[in-house]
Amino acid sequence: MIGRPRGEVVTTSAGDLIVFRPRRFELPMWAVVLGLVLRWSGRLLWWCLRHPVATGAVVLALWLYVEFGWPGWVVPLVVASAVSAVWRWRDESSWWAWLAGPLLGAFRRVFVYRRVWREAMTLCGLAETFDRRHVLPELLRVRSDQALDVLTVRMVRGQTPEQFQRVSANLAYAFGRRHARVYAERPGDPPTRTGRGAWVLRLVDRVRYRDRPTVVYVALVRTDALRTLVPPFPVPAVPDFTALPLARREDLRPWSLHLLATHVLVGGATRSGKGSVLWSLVRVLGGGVASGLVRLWVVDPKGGMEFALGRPMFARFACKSFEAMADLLDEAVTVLRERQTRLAGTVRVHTPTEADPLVVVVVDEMAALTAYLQDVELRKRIAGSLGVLLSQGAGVGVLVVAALQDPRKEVLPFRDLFPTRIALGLTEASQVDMVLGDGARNRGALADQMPRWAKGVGYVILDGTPDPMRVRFSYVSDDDIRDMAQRFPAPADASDILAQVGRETATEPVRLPLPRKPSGPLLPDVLRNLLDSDGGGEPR
Ligand SMILES: Nc1ncnc2c1ncn2[C@@H]1O[C@H](COP(=O)(O)OP(=O)(O)OP(=O)(O)O)[C@@H](O)[C@H]1O
Repeated sequence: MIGRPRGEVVTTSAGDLIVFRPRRFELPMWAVVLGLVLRWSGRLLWWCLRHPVATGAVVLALWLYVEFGWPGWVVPLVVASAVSAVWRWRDESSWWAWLAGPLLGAFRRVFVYRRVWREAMTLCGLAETFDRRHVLPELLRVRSDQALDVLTVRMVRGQTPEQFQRVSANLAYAFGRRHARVYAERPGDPPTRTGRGAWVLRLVDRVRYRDRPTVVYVALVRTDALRTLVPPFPVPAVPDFTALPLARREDLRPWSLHLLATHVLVGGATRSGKGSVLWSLVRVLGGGVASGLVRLWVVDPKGGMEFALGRPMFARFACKSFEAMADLLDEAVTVLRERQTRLAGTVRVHTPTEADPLVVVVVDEMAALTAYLQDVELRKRIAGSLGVLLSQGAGVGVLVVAALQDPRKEVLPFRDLFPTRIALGLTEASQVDMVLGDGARNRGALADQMPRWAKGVGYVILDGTPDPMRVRFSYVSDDDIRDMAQRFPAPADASDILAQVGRETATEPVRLPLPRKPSGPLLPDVLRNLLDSDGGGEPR
């Protein structure tokens, strides 16, 4: 067999083994080179079509160089830098949104994420195998801002956002960061558009913010904006109860609490900064406190250690005797009942006014009232009042804002009655779900892994999405509190809200009885006569 001309089909046998050697075609060198050139040109063309901006920039740069030489590059660069600097100086947020963010994102996409994408996806367990091929999630886009990189990732067919959420910590470390959060929907709300061209922008937003079930958004914290102290927010003259700014978000924007028709639970281990959440809230309500739009009823079972400094702002304050605390809660229930009677049939949700203010019952360390109180009778009384306030108070403007260290059901049986929850640093992983709801820790709320410096840092659940967000609450110092107490004292008659209970005049609406058809006797005549007859057997 050896020495036969090549290019023929040759068979040979060795015992019963038959070997087929396929015919080999030998292409001339020029055809190989031409094929390669065509292939790479096709790829380049496809890339140019997919990246029109980059292609346009390169073409423009080449044209400028050919036409004007080096000055053709230097002059536009200097002009662009000057324009950019002025833009940033005048309006930094739009500069980030429209110029720096997209440019930085494109740069980091190529030089940071694409470089390690395959390795990161495989080692985080997000690569799949199909048809003996390795299939990876696809990195579609990177958008950067001052603090975050938001990666838009197309999932492999069959994957869900939960799979990404489960490995969010791995993803963060895979890309050399400490924190990552995974969102099933595009983070952030569409901006409100006003003015002439608003309808066009609204159409664009409809496309940008459309529901895309095939993609997932991974936000990686590049610069931890929460490492530095958050100064107290300015106090608005009239608080907007739908957006009370209390904290700073990871993307440096303020996080605002929606306080209308909701109760708020703050869970956090000792010294985690629960006080700063409560004081941040008291502070932004200051304007309303002074004008009489808000009444703060404060219960401080720690003997006034936390709240006594702000006493002038509070319409009611109980800190020493548990009896007084139980009375305060009972009175809140009385206000609630009065409002229910007055507003029934008129409105479904109470709107705070100066004549009919929002009552916010602030309870620090709630477990002291619900679990650790020795007096069983008093504990039951308090539990009864709290149960009524939490289940019926939101709609009539009697709200409860409570802080506690231990979120177990035995300690706080009404945990589920708080629609808004905030988790600061906690001691156990299981407590995170107890405070924020099932699955919150899996979705990235690692409140049990707070570093020691992270006082006042916590996780909140954003309105309308199940995804947790990391925020840092403003730090209100003792001096700030003294200043607030001086500037925003409650009106002299603030504690007198119960006087309005005297206004209660309406009685329960009475339902008129409907005329009934006379019904026939149910007992047979013989028995009826027997029952109706007195001793002598005469019918009555
Ligand atoms: N937002 C914040 N920023 C920076 N430091 C804070 C912040 N909040 C609290 N701290 C600091 O953390 C420490 C504990 O705060 P704080 O007393 O509010 O915690 P706490 O959870 O209310 O504690 P406790 O359970 O004992 O009531 C304090 O030294 C305070 O200065």
